[in-house]
Amino acid sequence: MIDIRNLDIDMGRSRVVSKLTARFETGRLHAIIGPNGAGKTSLLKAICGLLPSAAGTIRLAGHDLSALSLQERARLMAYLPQERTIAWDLKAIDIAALGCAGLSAEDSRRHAQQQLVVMGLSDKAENSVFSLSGGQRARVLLARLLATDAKIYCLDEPLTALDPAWQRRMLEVLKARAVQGCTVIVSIHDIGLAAQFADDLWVLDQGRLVAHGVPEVALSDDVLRQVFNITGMFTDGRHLRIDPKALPEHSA
Ligand SMILES: Nc1ncnc2c1ncn2[C@@H]1O[C@H](COP(=O)(O)OP(=O)(O)OP(=O)(O)O)[C@@H](O)[C@H]1O
Repeated sequence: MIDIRNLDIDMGRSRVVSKLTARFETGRLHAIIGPNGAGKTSLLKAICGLLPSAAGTIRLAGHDLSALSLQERARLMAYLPQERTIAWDLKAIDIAALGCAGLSAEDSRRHAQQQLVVMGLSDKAENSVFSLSGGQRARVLLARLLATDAKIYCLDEPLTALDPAWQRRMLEVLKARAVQGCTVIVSIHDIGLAAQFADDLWVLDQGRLVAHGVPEVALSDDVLRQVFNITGMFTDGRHLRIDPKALPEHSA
């Protein structure tokens, strides 16, 4: 569980997250949504201890983030940054195995291979990563993330570069991790997919938490209109049907 109280985050002279209080429960898939520049990445970085907070507290699994050593944090959590840079042209399996700290070479290879299977890359394990497509490379990095077996996962736009089937499959995989007892937070731009797969939505706008709850509650008519500048409605289940006509700019 992640417990955040009155969090402020500054970037230079600007406050990019203000007075944010949130509790991300274990066992649920949480999606942070909001327009460009809303503060999603800043919040995820702060949770991972990669961005200092100007005020407030962040507790991870009962521990104050600031009291955890780098090693303790690394054992507890896994982070997928928004920028996906792969510096070296290693084999896919060697990249995935970077997530397996503490295992013997043989176990780490076996574990990495299992995660490549989950990500549909079993036949690409021995391929150099630079020879893979953009979406396949993205899936190698997701395999590395899964290989950590962390208790907390923070993923910044994990669906980037994935085709529609893999976007859904990835959200199912993350949901399964949550059900197994992990805390999983993703930032995501596709609010339709977020509504369909996430247990809880957290809506950020200009650094403030403006709504949260199950998708039908968090994505009220007002939020759709005022935050996202669109209209839409929930049909059966959690299917959000978005009106194809965008609202005129600043119509809210
Ligand atoms: N390095 C930086 N220096 C100064 N301001 C920054 C920096 N990085 C981000 N910001 C500002 O912080 C605010 C929040 O940015 P952030 O990246 O957290 O938003 P986001 O919700 O993740 O956006 P997006 O959906 O576009 O990825 C924005 O106004 C942005 O301009």
